[in-house]
Amino acid sequence: MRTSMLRSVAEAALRRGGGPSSSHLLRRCYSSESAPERKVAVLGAAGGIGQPLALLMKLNPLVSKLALYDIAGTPGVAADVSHINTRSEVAGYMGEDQLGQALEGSDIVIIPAGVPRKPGMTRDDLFNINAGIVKSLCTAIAKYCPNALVNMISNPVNSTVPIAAEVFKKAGTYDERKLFGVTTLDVVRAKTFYAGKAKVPVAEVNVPVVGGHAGITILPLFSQATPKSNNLSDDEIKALTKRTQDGGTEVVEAKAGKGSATLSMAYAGAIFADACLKGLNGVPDVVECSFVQSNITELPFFASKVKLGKKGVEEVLGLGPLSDYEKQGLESLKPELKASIEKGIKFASEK
Ligand SMILES: NC(=O)C1=CN([C@@H]2O[C@H](COP(=O)(O)OP(=O)(O)OC[C@H]3O[C@@H](n4cnc5c(N)ncnc54)[C@H](O)[C@@H]3O)[C@@H](O)[C@H]2O)C=CC1
Ligand SMILES: O=C([O-])CC(=O)C(=O)O
Repeated sequence: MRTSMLRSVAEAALRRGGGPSSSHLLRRCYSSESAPERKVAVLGAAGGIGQPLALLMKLNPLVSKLALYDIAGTPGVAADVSHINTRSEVAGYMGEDQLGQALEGSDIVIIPAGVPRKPGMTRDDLFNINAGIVKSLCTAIAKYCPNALVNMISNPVNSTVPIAAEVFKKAGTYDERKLFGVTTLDVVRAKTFYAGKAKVPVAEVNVPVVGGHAGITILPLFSQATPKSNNLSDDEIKALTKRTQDGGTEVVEAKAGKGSATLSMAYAGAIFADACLKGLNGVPDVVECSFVQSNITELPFFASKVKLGKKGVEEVLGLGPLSDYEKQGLESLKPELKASIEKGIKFASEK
């Protein structure tokens, strides 16, 4: 049977309440070579994250066009990646006068543009430089591809996402379903660290991580981790929480002045973009944690599990039951996260 026909059969079965087999079939249809045309743009594509992310997006069969944009260095990266014999056509764009072309027609824009931390810095110390970069890139997104999903990687994510939202609001293009702060690396770390401690197979592990993306605003919910482990003490849970919160700093210190996480971030960014693509393509039940506009707490933006669909966020899922330790963590993170969100909004609305 042709893929399009298979897809209709699977979609119809799913509408009738079809079980896992129809859902599995639909996933297969949308993973095949006949997946719809999708253009992905990476802004900051010649950087530490941008290059491996460009590679991983080139390997994704759901991408048909890959636009690699940076202020310098993209012709080389694009020529290199373009020789890989996978589906997508690759083009490099360099300098502001090529930004419009890079963005036009994009379904997803991934933004790892901006400066990374050095030892001793917080993510908020990057605000002064990165806020302006994100603002100008988002102004261009509003002009050239206002309907694209935006995956914000540039730090401080707790402020850059509110900045993007304000820019889009001013331009009249804001759709809260299409703006995502990428917090997948927190989930990737929580899974790895939990699997190591709980001695469970890492490939089977799931751990939601909520809140934001800086220090104590990163709140892993190990009480909801699966497979369940009954042999972790309270102290071990605390240590796992702290290690997840400090994961970025662990890498910054190990790199000793040469930047922050790039390879694990590219992996995490590729996982999240793939989930967005699947959602756009109608694959059912795609759920990832992300920092989005939210009303599950009193804060206007918050990371939690999000169901992804054809228009971006389909549903922001609730926090579920929290342990007392997690409830405490949730209350402690709110003032810092609120201040970072407000700082972003103020920056974008003043200038
Ligand atoms: N959300 C997350 O979990 C993570 C976020 N990050 C953040 O990602 C950002 C990038 O990190 P790296 O790739 O390591 O830095 P990098 O310095 O290696 O690369 C950044 C790239 O952005 C480019 N760039 C600067 N201004 C630009 C502009 N106006 N337009 C387009 N490109 C521009 C630079 O030319 C450079 O190629 C940092 O802000 C870092 O803190 C890093 C790791 C994890
Ligand atoms: O720590 C940093 O500066 C980069 C980052 O966001 C992370 O690795 O989680």
